[in-house]
Amino acid sequence: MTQSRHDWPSLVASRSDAPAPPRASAARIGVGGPVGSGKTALIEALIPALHRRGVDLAVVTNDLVTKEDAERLRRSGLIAPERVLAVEAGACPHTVIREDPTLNMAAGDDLEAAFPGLELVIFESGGDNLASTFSLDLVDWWIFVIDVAGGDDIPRKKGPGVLKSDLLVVNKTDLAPHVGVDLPRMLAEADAVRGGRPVVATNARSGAGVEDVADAIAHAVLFRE
Ligand SMILES: Nc1nc2c(ncn2[C@@H]2O[C@H](COP(=O)(O)OP(=O)(O)OP(=O)(O)O)[C@@H](O)[C@H]2O)c(=O)[nH]1
Repeated sequence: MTQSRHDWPSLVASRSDAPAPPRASAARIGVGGPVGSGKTALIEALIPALHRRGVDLAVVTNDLVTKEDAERLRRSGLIAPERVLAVEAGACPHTVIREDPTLNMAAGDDLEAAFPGLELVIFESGGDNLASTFSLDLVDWWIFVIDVAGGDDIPRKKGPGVLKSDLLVVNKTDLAPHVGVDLPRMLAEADAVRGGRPVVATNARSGAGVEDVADAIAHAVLFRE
């Protein structure tokens, strides 16, 4: 069953059920997913939601050969521009978030050095396909964003992001009637393949569902008793 904001404890995936040790450094989370699924739009919606929760945060973006997503966030007025760093992934976006995340780890370290008291660094992956996953050397917890317009068969394709992410976000719910997608069925199929890991439906443009995602982040990696 897809989660509502009132059942946030169940949004915290199984790996996060164990109490987190007190941390001296900022929590690090990933936001990955196919090209155009709405990763940047979700981060734009999450920044104010996390600020309202008092979270001191920064963002690292990954683009293939540009800094476009970073420039968009810096221009957004949602976050101080110096709190957004860009990694240029080169030819293979998988590599910098999974096989060799050293560039991203260094960017996270730079942000922590520049902003003492930083609590959260969000790493946005470059636009990619269903196969991308994050190295757990880089992040503590990660979100995979798919979108309704990509087709209601995406959960049935069982890509690693759909299966393994700590939170699956099904974005662009507003488009379902326009693209002939049966949204309740898509969400049910996503639930079915994830073995109890949470799924949240969002419309990153209107903000629907974004509070659920912010709650999930807060309870998974930030506010732990
Ligand atoms: N209708 C609708 N459009 C959305 C939603 N979320 C994002 N978009 C639009 O989808 C397009 C892609 O969104 P982005 O946030 O750039 O997607 P992305 O995953 O960051 O893209 P890449 O970084 O290029 O992979 C933009 O035109 C957004 O305005 C949504 O919930 N509903």
